[in-house]
Amino acid sequence: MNILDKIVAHKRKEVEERAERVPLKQLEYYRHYDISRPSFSKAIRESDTGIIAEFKRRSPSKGDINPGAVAAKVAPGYENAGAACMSVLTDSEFFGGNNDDLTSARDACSLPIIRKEFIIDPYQIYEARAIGASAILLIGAILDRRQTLDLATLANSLGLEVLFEIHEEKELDLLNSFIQLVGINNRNLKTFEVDIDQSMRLAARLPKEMLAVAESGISSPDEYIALREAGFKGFLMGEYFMKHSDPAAVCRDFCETVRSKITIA
Ligand SMILES: O=C(O)c1ccccc1NCC(=O)[C@H](O)[C@H](O)COP(=O)(O)O
Repeated sequence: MNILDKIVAHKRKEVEERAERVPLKQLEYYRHYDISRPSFSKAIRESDTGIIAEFKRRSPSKGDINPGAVAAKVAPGYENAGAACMSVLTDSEFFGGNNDDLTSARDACSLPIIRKEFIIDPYQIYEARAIGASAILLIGAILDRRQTLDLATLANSLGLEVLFEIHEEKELDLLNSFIQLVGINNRNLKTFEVDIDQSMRLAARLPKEMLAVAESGISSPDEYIALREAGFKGFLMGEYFMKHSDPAAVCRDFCETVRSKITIA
């Protein structure tokens, strides 16, 4: 079984267990609460960096990255550094995160936050709304067309935007009008190989009406600039920041460097 299949199998069990503890009916109440959050896509459009700075403690490909990191400290640091948005991995089993990371990041900064999860069930979208996310991730490699449509429609109806992640050109067929952002993941989730050229190759194939996001493996200002020149507006970066004891300081340096390069260009 590859890692993606393992994660999805685990998610099925996790959702079942969670729904036993907190029934869907209870989560649905949040639909009526005014916990509106800033728009994820607007923040990227209006930001000079477009950086989506990620909070992740560990990953299946790298193991421990920053096991003791505290979301409530990192979040305001990312905001002051110049990130447009934040991504919080809420999976515990494989990434060492949890829902409290997202709520504490939400309370500690005003950045829009994407719930970075392996979403396969409506329950997880109601949860994303309840914990204060602005957007959710849907992954093309684990969903079919019907599921993508149903989950994206539900997300929009709850006021959440959708970032749809693809790895291969054929996954573009799954896109629908309830998706606001399309991301190309440079990490092959089955083999863990990272290839920035994956974004370059697929950039021209992306629908113009959706914001294009380059995800994973971005580790130098030159890569960022090349992706920007290829048309990407959002840049999802995790490990490059999180592997340092002060992720926000690295994010600030990165933002300053790319800003100076953008101005010169
Ligand atoms: O990061 C992993 O090892 C991983 C493995 C299997 C599924 C997903 C995985 N990562 C999730 C992500 O997409 C990244 O955290 C995100 O794009 C940031 O990537 P990076 O800048 O390389 O940390």
